[in-house]
Amino acid sequence: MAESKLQATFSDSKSSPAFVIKTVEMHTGGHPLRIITDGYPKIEGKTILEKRAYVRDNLDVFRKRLMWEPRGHYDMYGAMLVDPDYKGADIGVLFMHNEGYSTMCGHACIALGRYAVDKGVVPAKSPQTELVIQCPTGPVKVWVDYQDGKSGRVRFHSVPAFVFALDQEVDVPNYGRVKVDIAYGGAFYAFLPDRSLGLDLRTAPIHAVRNAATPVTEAVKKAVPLCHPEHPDLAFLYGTTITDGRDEYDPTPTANTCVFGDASVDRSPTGSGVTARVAIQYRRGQIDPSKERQFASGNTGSVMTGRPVRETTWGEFDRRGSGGKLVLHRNRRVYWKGCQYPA
Ligand SMILES: O=C(O)[C@H]1NCC[C@@H]1O
Repeated sequence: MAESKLQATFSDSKSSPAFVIKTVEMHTGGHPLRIITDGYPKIEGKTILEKRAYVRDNLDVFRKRLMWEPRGHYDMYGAMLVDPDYKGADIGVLFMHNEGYSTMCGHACIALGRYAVDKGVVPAKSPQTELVIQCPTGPVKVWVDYQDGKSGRVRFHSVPAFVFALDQEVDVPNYGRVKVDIAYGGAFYAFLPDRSLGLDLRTAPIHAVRNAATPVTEAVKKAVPLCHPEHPDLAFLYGTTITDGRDEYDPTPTANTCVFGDASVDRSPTGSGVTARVAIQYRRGQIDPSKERQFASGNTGSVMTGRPVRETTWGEFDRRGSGGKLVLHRNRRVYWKGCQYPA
């Protein structure tokens, strides 16, 4: 992770005087994180999802100024610190990118963990500092190694991840009928192996990966209505991850490249995508809590590790009409109120 500072001054036609926005620039595994620390107009809303809706509906010009050229670039990524409404949270965050506002971001949680420790947002403790970041998807617990006054490796436990659909067939213009898995790791992704699209992730230029993943995302969005156990604002397809297809457990890294938002390509292995991919591998019996798997970015080669932690429940649902909780167990399908679960 590297850090630098940007102070951007701008005004838009509706607002004067000019706004001075302060940011801290970091990256995780090569993917940028522009942390907005000061200068944003007041954000209304009680809950984090209300705040997310407020910035989307009222302050989108600021996202464009901070993410797009000339201050940003096509694959820029942002995190805006907000007051959390979750009781146990140390900080709240809204995520933004080239097209809108994400619900979860692993690479950002990793950078924010170090940011919070290095800037004294939370008191640093050796050998590890623990904090809770409230993301739009929910609270994410983060641990930051801290030794001799320096922050180091970061790990996090995300919200419950679950498989939405396995082997879902979709028709993709120019590629024909392909099978995708759909899973949630704080955001919904479609996954498919490179060979389904006639690619080899090891050699394909990044623009080919971007161009292949984008019509898959569009096709899945059209064909598969998604639903989320907690809130409809969390039920949308964030992107498509193309993998090297090496899902069976192996000590060497499996590669994946995530294309999200408006065809933005992640330079990191994608924390929320890795979380969703672990849920798929768990469901297929390819990984268990005793195994840690390495996931490499097909874009830069940077590596994150992931493993399932435990089975859990989330939200109210109807299991074949019987009512109860969403059960995120390996061998059970989940059904919840008002949702057509396709798998
Ligand atoms: O690591 C992640 O989860 C994110 N990186 C960019 C796209 C995802 O939000």
